[in-house]
Amino acid sequence: MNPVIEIQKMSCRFGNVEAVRNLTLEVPVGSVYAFLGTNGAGKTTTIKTLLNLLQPSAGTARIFGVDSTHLGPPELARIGYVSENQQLPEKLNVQQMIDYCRALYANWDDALCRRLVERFALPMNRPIRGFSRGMKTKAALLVSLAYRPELLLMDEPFAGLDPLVRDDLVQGMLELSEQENWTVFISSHDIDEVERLADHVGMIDNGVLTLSESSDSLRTRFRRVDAIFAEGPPPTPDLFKDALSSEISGLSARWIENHYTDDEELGARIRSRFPNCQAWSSSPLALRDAFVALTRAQRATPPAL
Ligand SMILES: Nc1ncnc2c1ncn2[C@@H]1O[C@H](COP(=O)(O)OP(=O)(O)OP(=O)(O)O)[C@@H](O)[C@H]1O
Repeated sequence: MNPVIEIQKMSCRFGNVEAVRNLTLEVPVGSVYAFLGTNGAGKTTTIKTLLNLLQPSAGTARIFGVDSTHLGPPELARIGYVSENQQLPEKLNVQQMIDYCRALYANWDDALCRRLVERFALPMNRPIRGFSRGMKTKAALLVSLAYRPELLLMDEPFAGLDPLVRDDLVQGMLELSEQENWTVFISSHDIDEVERLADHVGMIDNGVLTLSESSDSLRTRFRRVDAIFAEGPPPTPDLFKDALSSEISGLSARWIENHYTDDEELGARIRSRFPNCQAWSSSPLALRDAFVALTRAQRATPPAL
């Protein structure tokens, strides 16, 4: 099946600032893709380009096989969009907003809408202008989901929300993602926010994609290793140059492997590289730690000339 999103060598420039550089990634049908990056990494620019709110300065972005610059009403009706600073009709209450949106979308699903209203426990008759930030995000999500978009683009939807509201939203989305065959592309600063949802992860730093792969592959490939060495010359940092990060303290060392497959293969590698290693153990690495280590490693590598 063709990917829902296909970005090919896309760059986006604002004057001298190249916000996105030579970005290539694919989002498979039915996946929940977390697009992670720190402030200013290029996440919003990418999402806006997918929606044709911005145009690439080079390369292409395609949604449902259609070039983003040619998206029309048929494609847009299949896409939901929730952003951090979502504009909502502040004067309306939730019921009025639902009535307004229902008229715009042929696919509007009243039963799903009722379920979401219940799930998010939103007051129906109070003007949206008096809502808290979390309530506004829920309202935005409600009207973006009730027309059953095949693709949901979310730009930092959880930013600034307290853990309870975030959990509520994540739970609501998890329930839906089990029932619907939809694709979600969600940007975030923090893997913790989206880890439970994501089955694919992309990481962008300073406009450059540093990885794009399934969460399962990421969980397998990153591993923390602790080792103890026999008396003799202590391990030196250059022995760990292939590791993502390493800390040496006397005769013990701890490092992050980013090409782990299994303990047998790792053991053989440790024995050949560190003949005086006495004991070692490996343990899974949280995705958050992998994200931090990768971003640090990326920043420590001088850009190619
Ligand atoms: N309209 C604009 N004019 C000039 N520069 C811009 C514009 N929009 C974004 N940029 C720059 O492009 C880069 C990427 O910005 P972008 O908003 O895509 O990052 P982001 O990853 O979404 O960041 P954040 O997490 O802070 O929202 C930044 O350096 C930003 O200053």
